[in-house]
Order: sequence, then structure tokens, then C-alpha cells
Amino acid sequence: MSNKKWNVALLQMDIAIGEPESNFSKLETMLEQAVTGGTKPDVIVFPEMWNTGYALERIHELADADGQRTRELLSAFSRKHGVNLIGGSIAEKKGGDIYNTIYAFNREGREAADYSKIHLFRLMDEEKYLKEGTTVGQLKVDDVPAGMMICYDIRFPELSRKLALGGAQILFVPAEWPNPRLHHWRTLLMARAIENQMFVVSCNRVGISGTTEFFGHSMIIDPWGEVLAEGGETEQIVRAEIDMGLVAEVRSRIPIFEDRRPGLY
Ligand SMILES: NC(=O)CCC(=O)C(=O)O
Repeated sequence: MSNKKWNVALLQMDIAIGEPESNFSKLETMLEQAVTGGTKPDVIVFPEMWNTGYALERIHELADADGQRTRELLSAFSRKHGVNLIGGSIAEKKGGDIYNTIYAFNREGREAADYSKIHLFRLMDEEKYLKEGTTVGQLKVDDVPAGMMICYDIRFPELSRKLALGGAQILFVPAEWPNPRLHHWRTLLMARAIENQMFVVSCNRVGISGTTEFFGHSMIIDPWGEVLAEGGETEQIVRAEIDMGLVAEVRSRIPIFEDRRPGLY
């Protein structure tokens, strides 16, 4: 277990539907603000589908081919500033298919992992336009085992438990989670943190897209379930310092991983 302390910054941004140019420009502005406007972050997280929003009917023309443009930006920025990036997710075109994919980059500017959303959200028609990923999102951030899930994935506790059993001490969750389900968002994120005794770091977008309103409330939650930081409902950078040593402390106080009875369930 690690005793590392990290400053975490979440880019709680608005996303212009179907306008990658405008979204890249917004993201680059907020990235600069994240590294210049406060304590220098160790990890920066972005929201879900930040390059295109849910412009699904035009997604084949808008998606980033092999994530090339996104990868170039993230690699250069992470290397220049010595910061880990959990690069939200983007609409990624791979072969003839479109995926909802996170790229994570380390402080040296190298790609640490990618993860494509495995549970597609029917209420937003994802299953009609996107292809689901087939592997879970595991990575190391400064040698600390971590996990990645995307938005709707948090409704599946089996997935976060699998990541925790695989060693994850922190879970990163980019999202586009809208009204009227704020209560679900906050409760599910806190539950994933408490039941797995891990940090949960979630970045949601803000703004209105068609008739759908996204409420922000990006959250940084510790392994005890305490909310260390929570965004409001406008564009902002949400920040907190986290102490990774707390994971071992909470896990030794209530040893749920030793007390599990997997033979019975
Ligand atoms: N983009 C998403 O996966 C949205 C998930 C959501 O809103 C939910 O209620 O679940």
C-alpha cells in the first residue's frame, strides 16, 4: 500500500455537441488553468465523450480516428508538465467501429492504459451507435494500482469489486450523467468508495445538450466515503489533495476483503 499524497484536479467542463474543434480548444484552456491556477496537480481527470458529446448520428464523421489527435495532445501535455492524465473519454474510431474510450498517460508522456466503456447506456442510445469494450480498465498511476470505469458502469458493483480485488486503490470515473438522477450519481459513487474502501474520483460535465441538462457535481471521495471535494453546476476545476495511505488504514480497520465469503455468493 502506498503513502503517496496526490493533488487531483477534475476538469468539469461544458461540451459543445458535435464540435470537436471547440471542445479541444476548451480542454486545452482548462488544462493550462489546472497547472497554473492552483497547486500543481499530480493527476488530472476529464469528463466522458468530451471531444464530440453525444452527437451520435454524426459520430462516424466526428470521432477521433485511432484517437490520434487526442493521444498527441495528452502525450505532449503530460510530458511537458510531468502530470498523470486520465483523459476523460472520447469518441474513438477503430476499424469501422466507434468506441467510448479513455486514454491514460503517465508523467513521462507515455500511454499507461486505455479502456473502452463496457456497459452501453440505452437511455442515451449508445448501443445503437457504439461498440462496447471487452476488457476491464486497470492501470498503474505512479506505481499505485488503479481502475477506470465510465459513467453508467458505476451501476454495476461487480465491476468495481473486480477492480478492487485486482488491487485497485483508486477508481477514476469520467461521466456525462444528467438530471434528474443526481441522487443516483452521488449515492452510487459513495457506495463504490465505501464498499471497496477505495478513492473514487469522478468527473462529470456541465451544460445543456438538446433537452438534456448535465449537473456537474464531480466528486472526490475517500475510502471512508467522505466527500473531499464536490463541484457545483457550472464549469470549474474541482481540486483536492488525497492521501493514498488512507486506503490501507481503512482496509485494516474494517477488514472486508478478509471477511468476504465468496464460496457463498
Ligand atoms: N453517459 C452515461 O452513461 C449516463 C449514465 C446515466 O445517466 C445513468 O443514469 O446511469
